[in-house]
Amino acid sequence: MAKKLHYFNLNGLAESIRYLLHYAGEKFEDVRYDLKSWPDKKVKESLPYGQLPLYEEGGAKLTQSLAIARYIAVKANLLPTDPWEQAVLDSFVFTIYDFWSKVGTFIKEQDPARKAAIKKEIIDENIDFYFSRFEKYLKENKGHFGGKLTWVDFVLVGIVESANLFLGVEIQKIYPTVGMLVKEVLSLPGVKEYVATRKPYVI
Ligand SMILES: N[C@@H](CCC(=O)N[C@@H](CS)C(=O)NCC(=O)O)C(=O)O
Repeated sequence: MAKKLHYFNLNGLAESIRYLLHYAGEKFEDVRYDLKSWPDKKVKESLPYGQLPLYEEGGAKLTQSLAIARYIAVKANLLPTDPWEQAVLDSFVFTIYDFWSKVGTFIKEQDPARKAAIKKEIIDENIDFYFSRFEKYLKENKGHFGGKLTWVDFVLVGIVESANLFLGVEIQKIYPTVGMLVKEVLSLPGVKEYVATRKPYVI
């Protein structure tokens, strides 16, 4: 069954999905759109909610980055079976996205002064608020959100990389346990080979 992941030529909300697909050994078409020529009216109108990422299997379409990541994670055995453990991981994933929504506000802001102020707030306050907590939890749980490798670790790494790219920071250097997790995920079979050949992202 033909599999396709559609997203921009960016890591953004799709990089963790790319990692998961490569780790799972799935053959898929990594379809990329140029952000500079977005919105491509024809593509946008073909998307269920006008947004990316979109994942396709055969003719079936799945939107929402976390739903896509979770689906691939189930197939790759990266989700615990215990409902409580699943819920704890969901809670982390939504918290990681709470942080990402601040970065999203920065990305969307057009006014240079407001953009600079949002960036300052993220760097001075939000990064530490979220990442000092992630760091502590990871340290106490064998370096992983679920005590062992799960899909949430992939999501965190994708978001760290993307935040770094947009804000010009290096979050993984400030929080050593987060840094170790980034290294681990990027060295996983399948992911390592993908990362070695991916082109640098330009924004
Ligand atoms: N909640 C959605 C958000 C999707 C989203 O915001 N996509 C952005 C890129 S990160 C997009 O498609 N922007 C282009 C547009 O809205 O035209 C998800 O997690 O997949």
